Amino acid sequence: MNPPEVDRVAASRAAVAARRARAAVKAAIAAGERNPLDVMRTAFAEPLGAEGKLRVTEFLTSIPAIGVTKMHRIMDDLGISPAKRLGGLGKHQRERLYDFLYDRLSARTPAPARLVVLAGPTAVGKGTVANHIRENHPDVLLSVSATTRAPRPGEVEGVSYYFVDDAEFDRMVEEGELLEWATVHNAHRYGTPRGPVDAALAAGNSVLLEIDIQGARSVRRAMPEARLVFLQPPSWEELVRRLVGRGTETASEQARRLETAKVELASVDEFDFQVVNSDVGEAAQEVVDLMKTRKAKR
Ligand SMILES: Nc1ncnc2c1ncn2[C@@H]1O[C@H](COP(=O)(O)OP(=O)(O)OP(=O)(O)O)[C@@H](O)[C@H]1O
Ligand SMILES: Nc1nc2c(ncn2[C@@H]2O[C@H](COP(=O)(O)O)[C@@H](O)[C@H]2O)c(=O)[nH]1
Repeated sequence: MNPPEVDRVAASRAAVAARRARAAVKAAIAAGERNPLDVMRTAFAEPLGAEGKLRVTEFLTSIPAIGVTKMHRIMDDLGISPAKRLGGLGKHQRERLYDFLYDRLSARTPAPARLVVLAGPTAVGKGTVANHIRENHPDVLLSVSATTRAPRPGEVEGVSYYFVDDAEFDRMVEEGELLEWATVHNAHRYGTPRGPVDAALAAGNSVLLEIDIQGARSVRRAMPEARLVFLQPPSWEELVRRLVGRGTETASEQARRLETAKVELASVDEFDFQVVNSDVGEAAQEVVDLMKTRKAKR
């Protein structure tokens, strides 16, 4: 090899080694083995090290529950260009990013919850987020409710709901089989069977209830250790779009649900956490992170 060729080979080896080192830092953050704040401190102390050379975009997306959509929102809010590397941030950008992560990580350190209630206004995407969790986190029990409403096309008995008539629902209430129940949208009754929830919790498993806001309040009274999550729409217009786009309600039923939604949105302060459902996968991950399941830690 002549000298320029030797230089090229050496440079390419160095580039591969640097890429590997950055990938190792990202993997350690994603696995929860390295605290992102420590990574930032190292990056600022050694701007040319693996941490310093990490792009802010890849640094943020390696943090659990920050996906691409949320990362772009954070970068915009903090006024950081996507081309920036951690080591190349200006003083004010560093401070903004550090403070943002400090607040976010401190808010995320409460004790793990075994019982999480996911509530929110109609069509915000509770069912969609819950289904995503069912498909991707089989270690979380998704409670199957009983309801007096008729099945919609595609809904499966025992998976979507237990579809029961009024007499059977009365019996379940009278015999104390329901952890909570409510008449939702002034139309049908829905309730959470107590048995499977108690059994899963007793076995040390995590349980998710996807129920309405009245139900969330009842669960809080019955089981104060439950953690209540309010799923927010990105905007009111998007909520209306989702309800209309779903096309499962008549125009008058949609109007009724939107009236209820206005009242429900005002109850957000009663909840322990808010999650904005802009992206289904990211919202689902945020909910699962509260449970600190094995999968969430990954
Ligand atoms: N992040 C998202 N982005 C775009 N569309 C979404 C998102 N999440 C859910 N949707 C869509 O919004 C509509 C309403 O979702 P879903 O039925 O899950 O809402 P819900 O909160 O369970 O409603 P309800 O309380 O009325 O049963 C569906 O068509 C779904 O595909
Ligand atoms: N209080 C409860 N609310 C429940 C339960 N299961 C579902 N729901 C809520 O009902 C509405 C309407 O659901 P849909 O499937 O008819 O669109 C929605 O807000 C659900 O979250 C329950 O067991 N208890």
